Amino acid sequence: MSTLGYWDVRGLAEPIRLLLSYLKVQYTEKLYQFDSNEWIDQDKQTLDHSFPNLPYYIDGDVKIVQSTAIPIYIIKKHQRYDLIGENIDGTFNQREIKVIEMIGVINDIRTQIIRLCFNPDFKKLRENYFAANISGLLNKVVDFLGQKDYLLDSLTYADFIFYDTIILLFYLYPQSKCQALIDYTKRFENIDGIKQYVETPHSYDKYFFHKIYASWSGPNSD
Ligand SMILES: N[C@@H](CCC(=O)N[C@@H](CS)C(=O)NCC(=O)O)C(=O)O
Repeated sequence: MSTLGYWDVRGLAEPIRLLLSYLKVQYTEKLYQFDSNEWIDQDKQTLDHSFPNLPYYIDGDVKIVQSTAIPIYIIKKHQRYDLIGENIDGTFNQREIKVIEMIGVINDIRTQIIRLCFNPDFKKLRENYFAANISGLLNKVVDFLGQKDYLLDSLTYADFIFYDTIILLFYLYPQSKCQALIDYTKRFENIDGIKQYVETPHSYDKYFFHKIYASWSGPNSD
């Protein structure tokens, strides 16, 4: 059985967990305690990754790091080329480029959120940060989504990252909730495999802010 290693938070592993659940892949999780050095002390040295990092994925002899590479491996292994828009015979496909472009756009939004979360001035910066750094690109993505069910013409891996990004945004910035995004998350949560995942309680937290900022327990707690 394959193993996904990450901290016991959603973070960069969450879209991968959603993907594995959607594909109904049986896997075990190695959850490292966010506030311990277990990963640093032991597995970082011994797991024999070329570039040790979290998340990692181990499947038999295959050992992968990087949250961008892991899903590509899983998608290809399970021959769900549609999720990355690739032609089965490997020939050039304009759609594949669109999927990679969309993943980049969504990751740009995520990067802005991560920059905020790890900033020591988090509490002070948080309020104006959404308008200054996130809402412009988010609105463009919402416009692009329009009336479609998914970001592109059918479900792709970009949706897995987008869904998790929205959940994070809804928590951090309740004002980011708009009907189009609420409908989108409900639609995504209804997909077979995803539905079971979101309905199952997990040992890791939905949000990780309180692990970074012990005193912060939500948007209204400032
Ligand atoms: N580019 C990497 C970034 C990975 C990364 O920054 N991982 C953080 C958690 S989100 C970590 O704590 N890595 C463990 C380490 O640096 O030892 C990816 O996308 O997987």
